[in-house]
Amino acid sequence: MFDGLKDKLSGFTSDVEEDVDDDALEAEDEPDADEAAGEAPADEASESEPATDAQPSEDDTQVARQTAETDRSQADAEPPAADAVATDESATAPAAEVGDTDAVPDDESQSDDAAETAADSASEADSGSDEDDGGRGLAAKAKLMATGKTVIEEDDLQSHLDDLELALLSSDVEMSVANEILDGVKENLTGQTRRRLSSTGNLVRDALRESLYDVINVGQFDFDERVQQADKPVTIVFTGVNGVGKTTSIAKLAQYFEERGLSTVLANGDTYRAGANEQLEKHAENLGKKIITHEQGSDPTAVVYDAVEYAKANDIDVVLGDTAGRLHTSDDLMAQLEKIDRNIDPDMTLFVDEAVAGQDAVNRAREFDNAAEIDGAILTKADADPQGGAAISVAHVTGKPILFLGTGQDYDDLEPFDPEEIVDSLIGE
Ligand SMILES: Nc1nc2c(ncn2[C@@H]2O[C@H](COP(=O)(O)OP(=O)(O)OP(=O)(O)O)[C@@H](O)[C@H]2O)c(=O)[nH]1
Repeated sequence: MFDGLKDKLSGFTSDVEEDVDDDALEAEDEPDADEAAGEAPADEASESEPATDAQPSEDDTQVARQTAETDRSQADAEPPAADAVATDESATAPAAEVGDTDAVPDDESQSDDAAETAADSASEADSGSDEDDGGRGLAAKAKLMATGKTVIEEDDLQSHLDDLELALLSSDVEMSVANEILDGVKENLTGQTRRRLSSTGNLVRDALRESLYDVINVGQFDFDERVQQADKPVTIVFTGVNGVGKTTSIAKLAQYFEERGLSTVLANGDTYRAGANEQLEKHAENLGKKIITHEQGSDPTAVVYDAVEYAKANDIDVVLGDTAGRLHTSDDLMAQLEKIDRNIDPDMTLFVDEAVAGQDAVNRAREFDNAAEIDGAILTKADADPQGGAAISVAHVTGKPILFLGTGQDYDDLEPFDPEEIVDSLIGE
């Protein structure tokens, strides 16, 4: 189920992770002027006076900052850069050079950035020495340690977001839903910092997880609880085009309710299509359920009405009423559903479509919801759908939740739709 989409999402997270980690490594391996900060004294110390190696190892940004504080108080008298390294006598030489360069504060604002300025100057004064430390100068490490590293900026992310957009659209995720997901990911990731040793992969996966969950979870309610708590009989009417698994889903739900101790009666309100009675009758027979039918062409409202009366008379908990899947015009469809609404006032109207229809299913969900407001959706044939676009899009587009997934042709192949579980299965826990 949704394996193609899973692969694409996993491609996105690993691409971002790889890119970000590469950037972080590059930043450490090829320090810019900033990152070379303080390496000069450190490296020089280790080369010329090994006995003092221990000193720079403690020489992280904190030390630099403390020193900078000291500098501030001495700023008038001495260049802070010189002071910053003066605590380490092995570093005195580069410090003196530093004093010759732009590290000398002319004013208070320069003094505020003393640690970095010292670092910059040291780097300029002794460029190339960082290579000796396997490319990771102590101060560069210290800087990462002390500040964490801002690893994901919007610009860095954009090409990955473009890839993600393509992945979502090619998986039949509706455009507005894809944009919502992209906005969420961008918002969740941009400016994120990766602490040393924490995983970029988790950061990206969590951002994607949150965004997907937000669009999938729209409108969710506890279906079982609503049915259990409603006055009996509970009437549920099903809409959707023919051939998508509507009749099978009604039968599956009859079994679902039976397993929860609720009795059902089926009603074939699809009086439009020849053979619809026989089809639902077959399911009713298989499941040992009562079915109410009228002859083809009769009023669907009358069929559902009779089923409700039957349920009341026989203490049946739930009425499951099919309706015509396709009429001449959507006006006819709306008129039919409105009449059922007016006369029967069903507790829920559920839209059924097949996950494999992708964008078509999403568009139909929107149309049916416009014609006769739905309360939720059932997506069938999820077992045969590698894309997942409809499963991700329907709730956001209609504002009504997906309540069940059909996952096969057997009566027990019906799974309550759990947004958290779906997102976990798409992204990995
Ligand atoms: N793989 C799979 N097949 C399903 C699922 N749900 C229904 N089907 C199959 O889809 C076909 C159509 O299902 P129906 O229940 O007849 O569809 P319908 O919407 O009632 O169609 P009409 O009766 O023509 O209105 C049948 O062969 C079902 O077995 C599902 O979740 N997974």
